[in-house]
Amino acid sequence: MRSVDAHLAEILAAVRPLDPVVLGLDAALGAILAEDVEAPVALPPFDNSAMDGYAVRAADVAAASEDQPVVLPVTLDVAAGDGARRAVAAGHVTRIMTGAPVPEGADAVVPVEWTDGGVSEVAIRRPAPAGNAIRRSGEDVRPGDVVLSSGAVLGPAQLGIAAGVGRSAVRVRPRPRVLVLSTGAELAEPGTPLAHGQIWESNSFTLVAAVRQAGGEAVRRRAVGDDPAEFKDTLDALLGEADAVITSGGISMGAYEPVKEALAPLGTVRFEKVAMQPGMPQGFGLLGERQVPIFTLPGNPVSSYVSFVLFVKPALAVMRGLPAAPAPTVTATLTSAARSPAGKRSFLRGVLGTDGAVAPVHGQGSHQLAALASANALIVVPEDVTGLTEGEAVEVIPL
Ligand SMILES: Nc1nc2c(c(=O)[nH]1)N[C@H]1C(S)=C(S)[C@@H](COP(=O)(O)OP(=O)(O)OC[C@H]3O[C@@H](n4cnc5c(N)ncnc54)[C@H](O)[C@@H]3O)O[C@H]1N2
Ligand code: MOO
Repeated sequence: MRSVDAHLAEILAAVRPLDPVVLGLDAALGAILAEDVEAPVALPPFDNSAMDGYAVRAADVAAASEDQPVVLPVTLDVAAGDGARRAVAAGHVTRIMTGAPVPEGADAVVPVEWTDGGVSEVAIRRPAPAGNAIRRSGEDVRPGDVVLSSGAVLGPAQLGIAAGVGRSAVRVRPRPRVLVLSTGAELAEPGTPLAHGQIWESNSFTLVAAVRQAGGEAVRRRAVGDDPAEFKDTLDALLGEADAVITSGGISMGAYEPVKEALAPLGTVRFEKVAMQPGMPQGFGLLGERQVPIFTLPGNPVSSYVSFVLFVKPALAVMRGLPAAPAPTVTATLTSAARSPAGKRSFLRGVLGTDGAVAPVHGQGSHQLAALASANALIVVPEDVTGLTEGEAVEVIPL
């Protein structure tokens, strides 16, 4: 049997980052930047007010106090967006709004709360030091600054700064488009009645959600039956739209294994046993001229999700332009004893608490969907360990 590490290494060596494309900011959430984004101008582009109030010369209001307010004429009114270049003379003040350009001559802003709010003249009850409530041009970004470097993950704030420096589109590695195809004649679509011998199809929903969480775009196709020709036709018809394919089911030792039967003859997809529990039967290969990676995951629901976490998610990260790395782990303390088969790396489902303790959930079978849903972590038990005792330190993969 192959080791988990060898299987992952083969996958990570085979997948490539997707070619960069230019995407509008609306479409770029989660994409990885493939260029440096530079600011063409300073941010803020001009000195502006941080508060609603009055732009003054600090010297003119230095003597202001609650008992003896300084009363000055209001000769200008500047709203945010005011495009005129204005100036204010000594002894005069400008009513100013947050974000409005500070007129030339003014060197401080007095918040409206320190005044009587006058419109033609204003009584100012507190002095404002020079620079008060003024946001200086360039104090966020200087012209030419690289505000985002190639390789940055575009989250909400990163899209914000891209827009903030005037960009409507960015060059990125796109989110991989992943085709999720489940197989099995026993699978009924959720929402339809269940005949004897059938179960509701669940893997594709888990895998589609997992792809999205991993920064990909998923296309889900209704389960295909146990006919290898039907499976191959469906795959061929949809491959052109996909950057990667995930299948579930149909790869083990049974009489009806459509995925294995359809793909094994191509010679480009390898099926093998990986020394892990759950998720022993695995397949991986590259399809067609575009060398589209295909992950043929086992059908048992826990097995397919664990396989996704261990193998597909790191591969999608590489396709997105992120560094190749196995699923990250944290160290936790086991709250009860656990067993594991010899010679296989186990991934027990567990609940990881904020206190750093992890408890294996009840129901460790690879078909036990509800137990999986109650877990938030995988407890990693090395190949050479068959028993863990309460209080032991273990490595855990948070889900
Ligand atoms: N003789 C052997 N039998 C099995 C072996 C073996 O080594 N020798 N391995 C077992 C292991 S381990 C696994 S895992 C499964 C993997 O089998 P397949 O990948 O071929 O999957 P199926 O047989 O199609 O399905 C397995 C199981 O999962 C259910 N399933 C499948 N697809 C879905 C879906 N989309 N949603 C919900 N549930 C699904 C299916 O009904 C089966 O119960 O093989 C073992 N057998
Ligand atoms: O390895 Mo299978 O994935 O146990 O259920």
